[in-house]
Amino acid sequence: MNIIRTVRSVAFSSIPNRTLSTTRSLSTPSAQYTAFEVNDKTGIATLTLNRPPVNSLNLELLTEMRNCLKDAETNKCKGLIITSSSNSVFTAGLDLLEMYQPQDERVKSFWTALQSMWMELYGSKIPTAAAINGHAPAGGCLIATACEYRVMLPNFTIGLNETLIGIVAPKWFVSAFLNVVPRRVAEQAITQGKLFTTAEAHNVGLVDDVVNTKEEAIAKCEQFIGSFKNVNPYARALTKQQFRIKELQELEQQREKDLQIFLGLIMQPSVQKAMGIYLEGLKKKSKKQ
Ligand SMILES: CCCC/C=C/CC(=O)SCCNC(=O)CCNC(=O)[C@H](O)C(C)(C)COP(=O)(O)OP(=O)(O)OC[C@H]1O[C@@H](n2cnc3c(N)ncnc32)[C@H](O)[C@@H]1OP(=O)(O)O
Repeated sequence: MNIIRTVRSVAFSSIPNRTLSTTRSLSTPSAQYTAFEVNDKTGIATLTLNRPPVNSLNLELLTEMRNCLKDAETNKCKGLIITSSSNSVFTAGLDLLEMYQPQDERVKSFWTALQSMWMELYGSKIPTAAAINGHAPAGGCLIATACEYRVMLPNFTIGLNETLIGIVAPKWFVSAFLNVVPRRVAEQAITQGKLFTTAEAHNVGLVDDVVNTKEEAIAKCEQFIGSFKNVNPYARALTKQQFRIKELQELEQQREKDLQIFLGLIMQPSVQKAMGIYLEGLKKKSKKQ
């Protein structure tokens, strides 16, 4: 198989590269917030989120992610691992600054980019895995649950905490969560805005494995992807599609409606106020540290 090894990426020295001798990456001016590398030996792609301080998902990061996902699939990589360059945050979820007092056109592009990235990830033909090496609230949990396999480092948190910010997790956020967590646990957790600790997440099945280091997490993801070694990729992809087509079609057919619901919700004065208070709280906490 001809695997491309020079794809979108930013080479940044702060990321320890375990397999430096067998991975290749190419810096492109368009990739600001991601590193994308393909391991020559395994054919597995790694997408590293790199938007300090907390990898909050803004329009540009979401667009880059989607481009990387497309590249991985187009170039028939054996699988894709998503991880973070931070030692404490996988991603803090959607960039609240995109939704607080937003510009009309920008916020529409932002939500559309989120829909596109999620559909690309959730519907990816290749095996996908999340090495969750830090906190993964809200949009972070959305990315993790869109993957087929999740491994997490101890003492972090993950979950859909939208209600605590005064916003509502859309149906497609919830349906991916429901794929991995029993309905009753999901309903209770999402209405409460619960963030599970790593141990709790493992206990309810929100994450598949827990390991102590990022290297171990990547190795676990590689092991998961490797488990398809003897499976026909075409048969695998179609089988995966059977499990996921309903949510994908639903969102595809209702993209505009979903956008309007989102805009209608976040533009409510009470929601803007709640978001402002939440952001203020985050900033105060950050200054104290
Ligand atoms: C229909 C509507 C549906 C909308 C759906 C939305 C889904 C979402 O994803 S909403 C976003 C939800 N995310 C959160 O609630 C997470 C908030 N962040 C945190 O809890 C913490 O930052 C953290 C646990 C992830 C990390 O803690 P840490 O101590 O390392 O960092 P901080 O000091 O808290 O933050 C540093 C810096 O970053 C800013 N920030 C944090 N999260 C966000 C964010 N999601 N968007 C924008 N900015 C964020 C924080 O304010 C600090 O900024 P300053 O350095 O300027 O003070």
